[in-house]
Amino acid sequence: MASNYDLVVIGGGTAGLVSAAGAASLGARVALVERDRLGGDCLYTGCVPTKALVKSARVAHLVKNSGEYGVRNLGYEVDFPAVMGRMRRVIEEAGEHDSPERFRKLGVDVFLEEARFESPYRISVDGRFLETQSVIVATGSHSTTPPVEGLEEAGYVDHVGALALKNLPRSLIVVGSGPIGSEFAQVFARFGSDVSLVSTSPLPLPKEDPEIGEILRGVLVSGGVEFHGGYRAERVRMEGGEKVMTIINEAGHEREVRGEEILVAAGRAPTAGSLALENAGVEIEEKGLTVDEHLRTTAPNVYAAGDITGKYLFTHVAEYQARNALRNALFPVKAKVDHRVVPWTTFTDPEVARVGLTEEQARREHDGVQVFRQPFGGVDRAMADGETTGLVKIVTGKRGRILGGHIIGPDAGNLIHEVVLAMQKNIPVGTLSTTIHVYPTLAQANQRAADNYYREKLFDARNQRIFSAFFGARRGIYRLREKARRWA
Ligand SMILES: Cc1cc2nc3c(=O)[nH]c(=O)nc-3n(C[C@H](O)[C@H](O)[C@H](O)COP(=O)(O)OP(=O)(O)OC[C@H]3O[C@@H](n4cnc5c(N)ncnc54)[C@H](O)[C@@H]3O)c2cc1C
Ligand SMILES: NC(=O)c1ccc[n+]([C@@H]2O[C@H](COP(=O)([O-])OP(=O)(O)OC[C@H]3O[C@@H](n4cnc5c(N)ncnc54)[C@H](O)[C@@H]3O)[C@@H](O)[C@H]2O)c1
Repeated sequence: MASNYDLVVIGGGTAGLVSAAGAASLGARVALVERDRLGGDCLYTGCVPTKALVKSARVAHLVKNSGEYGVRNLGYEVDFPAVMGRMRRVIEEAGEHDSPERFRKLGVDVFLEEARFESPYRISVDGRFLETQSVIVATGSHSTTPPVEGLEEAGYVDHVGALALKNLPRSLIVVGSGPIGSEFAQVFARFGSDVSLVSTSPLPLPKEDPEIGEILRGVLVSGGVEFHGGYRAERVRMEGGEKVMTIINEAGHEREVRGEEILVAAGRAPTAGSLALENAGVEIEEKGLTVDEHLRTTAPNVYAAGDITGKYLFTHVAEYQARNALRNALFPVKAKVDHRVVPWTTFTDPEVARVGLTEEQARREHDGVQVFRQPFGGVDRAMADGETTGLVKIVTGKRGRILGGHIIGPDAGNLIHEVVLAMQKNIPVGTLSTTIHVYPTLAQANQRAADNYYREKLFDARNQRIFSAFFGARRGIYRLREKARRWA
């Protein structure tokens, strides 16, 4: 049977859009099937709206603390509906690139329906059938809700619901202190809500280096967030119009937290329920589709990209994987995905950025591990900006090979890229030190951290003995020369 399409892409989020546009630009015949709106989680309910809120919250914070900069303010007010209005305008503006018309102009057949596998080569879309040589599944992920007694009855929101709130809750219980919970907790606290952040992990951002998590905990708490680390949400009841949550730690100790609203941000699961994967022989695990190093699923012509793979749930990874998946889906020579150097950033204030291994992971996996730190408190630009909280931490292996970079501090999401490039190109940490950095910039924190490499290497006790012998000899030669000059 003749194939109608070279490629059918299911899901029109970042991974799907990049796959479809890339394949069409190579001249392939492509169909893109999206059941909602092109743009996906990142555009409508993820990165874009949350970063718009992070900015509004930062402005509120700066205005509140403007006195520190010698700027007197005569009071301020957060207009929550106006904040949310701005957020929606940002989504609209960013979404212009993702319109179905634009993709149709690129040569992609766009179907705004739900897709379902009939076989690995046949996809049904609202009663029609698309025959295809290859498929890329890019259906993303959704939030999960932990089993908490009384939660359904009391009512709660996830990130989607939180972004649709009409009024600022006076008080908010946030369950989960991963990136979603931590970003929202700080944003709502800065808007003026009383925020309780409840998390089974002892520190916020449990996947990060604990040294970084500890600094973020301090920042959140000093910003008014009540942090209950090591506590699990156990049950919820209503009391006088308020939601009362009982939380419990490992020792069985219980506490109560109260809120007008509850935001659950306790993890994600792959979105695959409606795909009828069994018809295509595509296997799924708890975190995502089973894929090999070419992003090929258990069906030989079906590939996957983005959150549905369950690996690194970030927009930039969705884009990277989509580029690989489309190449592998269309051509016989397969490219391997390389997840060795994957950076990410949580957009709290200060930001938390990471690439590679934590110190603990590095010590487990490598010999000769060294750690070089530079607190922002010692960086002139951070002092001038009044933003000295945080540090750069670079983890290296033998011969200064960079194994990981961790930054909590102003603009960390941008600063990490110097470390990312160094890791990607196997540039040793010493090169960060010997590269000229502009003064006064925050990027000097990277250089200063790297300077410690030479400081430790050059200025150890043995080298100091050698250097002092050398200088002693040099002084002796100088004295002899002086004597000889006087006699002459
Ligand atoms: C609150 C929040 C903040 C975030 N912030 C950041 C950030 O700052 N930086 C970052 O890198 N990442 C961030 N992320 C993660 C990022 O949003 C995701 O990694 C990214 O959106 C994944 O893209 P995707 O294409 O895999 O999936 P999605 O964007 O979820 O797209 C999947 C699409 O598939 C569609 N679909 C599902 N099933 C079907 C079907 N059967 N038929 C047709 N269509 C279907 C869905 O409607 C959806 O449009 C954030 C996530 C959240 C929730
Ligand atoms: N800036 C970004 O790049 C960004 C922002 C948001 C989300 N994301 C992506 O989305 C993913 C999901 O984020 P997330 O924050 O939902 O999940 P997560 O898996 O990263 O964190 C879940 C948190 O919930 C806690 N938890 C789980 N069950 C609980 C319970 N019963 N009671 C109390 N706490 C509980 C865990 O201890 C943890 O702190 C992230 O890992 C990231 O990949 C990225």
